[in-house]
Formats: sequence, structure tokens, C-alpha cells
Amino acid sequence: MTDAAPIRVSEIFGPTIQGEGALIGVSTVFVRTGGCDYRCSWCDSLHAVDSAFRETWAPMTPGAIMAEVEKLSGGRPLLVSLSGGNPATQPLGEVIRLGHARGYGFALETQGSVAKDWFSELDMLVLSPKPPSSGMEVDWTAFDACIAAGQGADMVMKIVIFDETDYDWARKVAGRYPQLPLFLQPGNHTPPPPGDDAARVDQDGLDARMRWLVDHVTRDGWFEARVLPQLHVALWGNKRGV
Ligand SMILES: C[S@@+](CC[C@H](N)C(=O)[O-])C[C@H]1O[C@@H](n2cnc3c(N)ncnc32)[C@H](O)[C@@H]1O
Ligand SMILES: Nc1nc2[nH]cc(C(=O)O)c2c(=O)[nH]1
Ligand code: SF4
Ligand SMILES: [Mg+2]
Repeated sequence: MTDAAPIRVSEIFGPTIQGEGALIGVSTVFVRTGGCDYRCSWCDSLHAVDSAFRETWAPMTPGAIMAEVEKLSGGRPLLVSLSGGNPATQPLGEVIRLGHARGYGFALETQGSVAKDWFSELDMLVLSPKPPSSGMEVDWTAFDACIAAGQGADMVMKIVIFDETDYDWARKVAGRYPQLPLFLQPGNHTPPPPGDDAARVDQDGLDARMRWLVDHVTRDGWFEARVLPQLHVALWGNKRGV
């Protein structure tokens, strides 16, 4: 199957480092697609979610996306991180094929609500089911379909945790998916309003929640879980494009 339809792109930026999860610290260029089927109460990327920003999302062909990635990376292959919005709602298969042919690797971040057959061609699929604090309800049938579609890719699960209820929920979800390496990430209560590039962030609050999370994980002997902060937020606050 070829993906002839254009892809809605909110922003392409980098190289920077992957700030979250399994690939933390790895040099990468981000391709952030526009549009999401969720509305998480605390989403830190509303400029790629809220349809009020639709006119800032450019329709791009796979060739144009890879040309921009190659320009930013100086033609040197590296990891491309596909995020959004929900990048699974966009026809990204051809970008992955084109990039792979040129030596680039691909990781994709999604909440796991939409499965695509091209998930299997990814180098890494990051599934990030949303906890109660998001206000969203996970469709586990759709989530399981994403896992089935991703067979062949490395797959991990990353759960954002704001409070005790999220933590208990994450314990249950982890028990259901023991095959997925698990990353826990404290939530950022001060994401920027869309359109605002302000870097302010409640770093003390984030640090306190990180310590609280580590305390809980060690208290419970939950040794399979890896706890990581959002490194890019620690370094640059809520700044966009890093
Ligand atoms: C902006 S989302 C885009 C990809 C996809 N829609 C998803 O949610 O997985 C990228 C990652 O940022 C996380 N995230 C979003 N807002 C956050 C916040 N306020 N604090 C911590 N992590 C957040 C999401 O859970 C997800 O793992
Ligand atoms: N450096 C950096 N790392 C990230 N990891 C996940 C991000 C995202 O917004 O999807 C992100 C981001 O926006 N920047
Ligand atoms: S699923 Fe991801 S992009 Fe969509 S609203 Fe939630 S955090 Fe934001
Ligand atoms: Mg982000």
C-alpha cells in the first residue's frame, strides 16, 4: 500500500535529544503531526492538537518531510521521532520507507487509540496510554490492536503520572502488559498555553513529583518500572522546538 495523501505537519525541528523514555539522550529530529483524537486535560502540545491551530499545520508529502529532515541533520542519518498530536492518524508509512532507504531510524509516540499496518516498520513504537488525570478513557481493544500492528518493531510503554490515582492505574496497566518495557514519567502541571513559547515551568513541583514517584516505585518493589523525568523540560522548560 502506498500513502499518497499529504501529511499534516505542525512542526519539524532538531536535531535535539530525545527527552523522554527508552531513547532518552539520543540525537533526533522531531516531526510533529497536526491533529489528535484525544484532548488530554494536561496536554503539553496543544498547538498540534487544537483545531484552532489547524491553519499552522502544513500539508506535506513524504518527500518534502524527508527533505526537511535531511536538511536539519545535514544529510547524516539519525533517529526521527514522530510525535504529535496523534501521528497514528496520519499516513506516515511512506516517510518511514523513504527514510529507511536513506539510513534514518524511526520512533513513533502514540496514545494507542489508532492502529496502522505500518507500525511494524517502525524501529520503536512508544505506546502511552492515558491515565485518569487526563480525562480520557482508554479503548483497550484499540490499544491491543496497536500492539498487534506493531509486532516487528521494538515496543515500549510510557505512562505519565500526576497523582496517586494515576499511579494505581499504572500498576494495573503494567500488570496487563508484562511484555512491554515500562517507563514512568511525572506529569508537568504547567504546560504552555497553545501559541505561547514561554519557558516557565514549575521545576520544584516536577522535582517533588519525581521524588514522590521514585519513593512509590521503591516502596512497592516495582523494579521493572523505569522512572525518568522529561529531560528537555528540565533543560529548557516549556520551550517549543527543543
Ligand atoms: C504530546 S504527546 C504526542 C504523542 C501522543 N499523542 C501521545 O500522547 O502519546 C507526547 C508525549 O508527551 C506526554 N505528555 C503530554 N503532556 C504532558 C505533560 N503535561 N506532562 C508530561 N508528559 C506529557 C504524552 O503522554 C506523550 O507520552
Ligand atoms: N526533546 C524532546 N523530547 C521529546 N520527547 C517527546 C516529545 C514530544 O513532545 O512528543 C519531545 C519533545 O518535544 N522534545
Ligand atoms: S493524546 Fe497526546 S497529543 Fe493528544 S491530547 Fe493527549 S497528550 Fe496531547
Ligand atoms: Mg512534548
